[in-house]
Amino acid sequence: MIEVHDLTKRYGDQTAVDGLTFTVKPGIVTGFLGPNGAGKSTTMRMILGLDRPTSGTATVNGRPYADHPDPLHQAGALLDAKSVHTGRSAYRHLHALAATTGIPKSRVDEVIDIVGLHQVARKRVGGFSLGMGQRLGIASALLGDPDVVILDEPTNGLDPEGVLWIRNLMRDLAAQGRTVFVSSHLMSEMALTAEHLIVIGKGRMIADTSVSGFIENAANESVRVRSPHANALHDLLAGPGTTVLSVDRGLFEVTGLTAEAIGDRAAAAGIAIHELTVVRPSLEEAFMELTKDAVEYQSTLIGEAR
Ligand SMILES: Nc1ncnc2c1ncn2[C@@H]1O[C@H](COP(=O)(O)OP(=O)(O)OP(=O)(O)O)[C@@H](O)[C@H]1O
Repeated sequence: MIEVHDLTKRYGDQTAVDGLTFTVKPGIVTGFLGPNGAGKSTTMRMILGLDRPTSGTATVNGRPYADHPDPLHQAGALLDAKSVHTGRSAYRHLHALAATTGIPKSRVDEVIDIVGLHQVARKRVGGFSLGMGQRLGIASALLGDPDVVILDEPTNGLDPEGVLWIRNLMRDLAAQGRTVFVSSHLMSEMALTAEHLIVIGKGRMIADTSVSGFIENAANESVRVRSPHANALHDLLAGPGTTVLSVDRGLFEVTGLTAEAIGDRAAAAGIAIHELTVVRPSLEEAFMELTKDAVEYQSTLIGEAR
């Protein structure tokens, strides 16, 4: 379990993490989402004792990470997969890590098997593809058989097979009862992997929600209706609780009425309908809407900039 309480990190006059409080529970995958620069990596580094909080606390299994006598057994992390000595083989890298932390040699073979690197384990890490490097990073994270697994953007730059592999691995780790905390800036990816979401923007909490709750909230659907009798249709549909937005000639976007209700009303009034389409925002659009005030560099439309 990870518990973060009123966690804050300032760099000079910039606040990277601003009073975050949340709990990451065991047995499920928890996604940590936010646009670039939201403060995800900084939060993860503070949880792992790599950055000192300006104020607030972060604990792993009830204690600050650095206070555990057996930290690698408590939490394993993938923060930067490229921070490996490229002249060494994967096997030697893991072996050195195991030897300096009192982990038995047999565990190295186990983690190499878990991440599927046995065929290349004796090859130089310098020649590894991004996906292989990522697998090695995960092998290092799992070396201490940790209760808590923290992964910072583990699918970044991976091909679809690599993404699928990491997704399944995270689910398996959670099913074994571990706490899995994974950051991403892609809502669509997290919707497939995580059960719970913590969404931050500009260092602040935006949402602490189940994925299903987020999806329900996001299902703010509207209906596109096209008719050659635009005025009559508009008058028929407009009313309290309904918004009828004219998108184009004879084309409306209606909220507050179902497609069935619109079709039935038009039929009863004898108004021909040429299109009736339910429009649901994608999860990515819902996420962008949720975090739109918190993106670091917002693009400006040329029309607005003038
Ligand atoms: N060592 C540092 N010194 C100064 N500012 C920093 C430092 N580390 C992070 N920041 C700033 O803190 C903010 C949060 O950065 P962080 O890397 O935690 O965000 P992130 O959500 O992980 O973003 P990304 O998805 O781009 O990795 C950013 O504005 C960043 O520039």
